[in-house]
Amino acid sequence: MTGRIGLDRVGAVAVITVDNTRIKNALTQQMARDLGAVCEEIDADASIGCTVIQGAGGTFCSGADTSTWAETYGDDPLSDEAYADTDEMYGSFVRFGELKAPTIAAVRGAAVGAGLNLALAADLRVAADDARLLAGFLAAGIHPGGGFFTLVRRLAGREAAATLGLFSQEVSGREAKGFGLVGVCVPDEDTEKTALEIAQHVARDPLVARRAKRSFNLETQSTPLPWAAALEVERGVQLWTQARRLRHQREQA
Ligand SMILES: C/C=C/C(=O)SCCNC(=O)CCNC(=O)[C@H](O)C(C)(C)COP(=O)(O)OP(=O)(O)OC[C@H]1O[C@@H](n2cnc3c(N)ncnc32)[C@H](O)[C@@H]1OP(=O)(O)O
Repeated sequence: MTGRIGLDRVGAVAVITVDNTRIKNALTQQMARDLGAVCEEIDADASIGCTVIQGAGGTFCSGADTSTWAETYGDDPLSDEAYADTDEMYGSFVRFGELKAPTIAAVRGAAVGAGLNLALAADLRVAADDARLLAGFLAAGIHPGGGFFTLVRRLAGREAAATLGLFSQEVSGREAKGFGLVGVCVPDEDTEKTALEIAQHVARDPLVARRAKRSFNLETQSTPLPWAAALEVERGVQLWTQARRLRHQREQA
């Protein structure tokens, strides 16, 4: 069995590396399980204030490892095992999306199918200008999965969901930035460095980063909150962090 999920620390930043370079970082079931496990590890460490996910060798991720499908499910593609494996694969992305601290996907090369889903599960995408974002499901003869339409629509609207999911158009990192699916666009060789710099910035105070992500989720994962309601949600936490900052300043004076 090839492929691994790497976990490294750079100061207060956790760096997850999807590493299965022979097949463009396609994800095996074991890698999906390992992704879930490293997320548990990251959440348990309160000193981590941001997580970057990246691919090894200049590719982000080519989706699920389809090379084993025929052998594993050939006799019964609707088996309990097939259902469970799909749940496990996408479940690990949901787990990644639920990380308590903010997350950044550093996208170089291809992000295809479930690999694009994984990039979309992050809070921010830093992509290479020439990164290749492609749903790829229809080309592989399967229906989009893992909440693909929901994720794209939430991030970039209906037109983007249609372009990528319904019409399977491949878009570059630069094009995706144009319609809001990608937050930051840089030359290929700067992608991971830029993602790490942004991560280090947000991770300077892990506790504040984690609390900010909770409010961010409340706002962005539900139907839009009326502005006044958002003020209600954020007021208490913001006051608390202001008080905490003042306390630190007093302690240092
Ligand atoms: C539940 C989840 C569902 C899904 O995720 S459905 C979508 C599944 N993904 C795909 O269908 C993507 C298929 N791959 C590609 O389109 C291309 O690859 C890329 C755009 C990612 C990269 O293209 P290039 O740079 O030209 O590389 P290359 O020569 O096509 O690939 C190198 C080797 O990697 C294997 N490979 C690529 N993607 C996968 C994959 N997803 N699962 C298993 N193997 C994969 C290839 O076959 C080949 O192998 P060899 O050198 O033996 O010919």
